[in-house]
Amino acid sequence: MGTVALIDAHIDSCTHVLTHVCTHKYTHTRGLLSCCVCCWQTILVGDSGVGKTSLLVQFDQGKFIPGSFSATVGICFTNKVVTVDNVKVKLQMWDTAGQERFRSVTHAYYRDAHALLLLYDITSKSSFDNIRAWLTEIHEYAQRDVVIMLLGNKADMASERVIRRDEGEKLAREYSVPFMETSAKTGVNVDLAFIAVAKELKHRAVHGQQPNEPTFQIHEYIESQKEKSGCCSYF
Ligand SMILES: Nc1nc2c(ncn2[C@@H]2O[C@H](COP(=O)(O)OP(=O)(O)OP(=O)(O)O)[C@@H](O)[C@H]2O)c(=O)[nH]1
Repeated sequence: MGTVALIDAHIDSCTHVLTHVCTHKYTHTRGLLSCCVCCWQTILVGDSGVGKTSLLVQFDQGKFIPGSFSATVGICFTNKVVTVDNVKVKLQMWDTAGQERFRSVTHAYYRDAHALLLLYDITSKSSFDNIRAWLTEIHEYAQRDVVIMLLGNKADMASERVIRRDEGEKLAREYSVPFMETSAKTGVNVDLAFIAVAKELKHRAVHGQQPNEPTFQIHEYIESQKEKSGCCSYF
């Protein structure tokens, strides 16, 4: 079966695909009201196996499905409505295949993305080394003002860690993007990653109309909310 046929077949059977597709785009949110449900597209990208699908399922359904790894075919999406500062916003979250053979398909979706969650696996050096190449692609295909967040996933796998947390922080600083470590398995920082993105997008939408409102600082918000290291955490 060719790539396109494979994707069509997968989209037909994909349990994440919902029928309702929101037509309100971030770029059309001038006049945002407190009751307005806006729709922001967030795409998860990164090497195959870093945990994009698992992260999305954890955020959407609050569960982790362990067991055999089944690679995503093409791309599919899940909608979730979250409340940010009393405003309901709809996140349309696109789960992309990390495999190289689907790259040209996923590139086509970058252009409409308002935010990109870029994942690597803290137990995989190659997935970390490839982050620079992912960022090059993002800068080539996505909008210039897209919100990018770097996530070091599988933070629960402390004994197999090969990428230190400070290495992730350093890379994120180099590209001026926010960073956190997450675990799709335990749920650590998963909600925070998506909510921080939603807050940033909502702020941009509202701030466009109210220039006197203080600027939302996504980096500071994340630092204040992160599940900090301690005796029993993974970091
Ligand atoms: N321990 C642990 N395992 C994880 C975590 N996230 C994902 N996994 C496992 O890693 C494997 C790959 O996860 P996926 O979510 O399918 O990875 P993906 O990035 O969507 O992969 P592609 O669809 O090929 O792009 C699966 O066996 C997951 O159970 C995590 O945070 N902790």
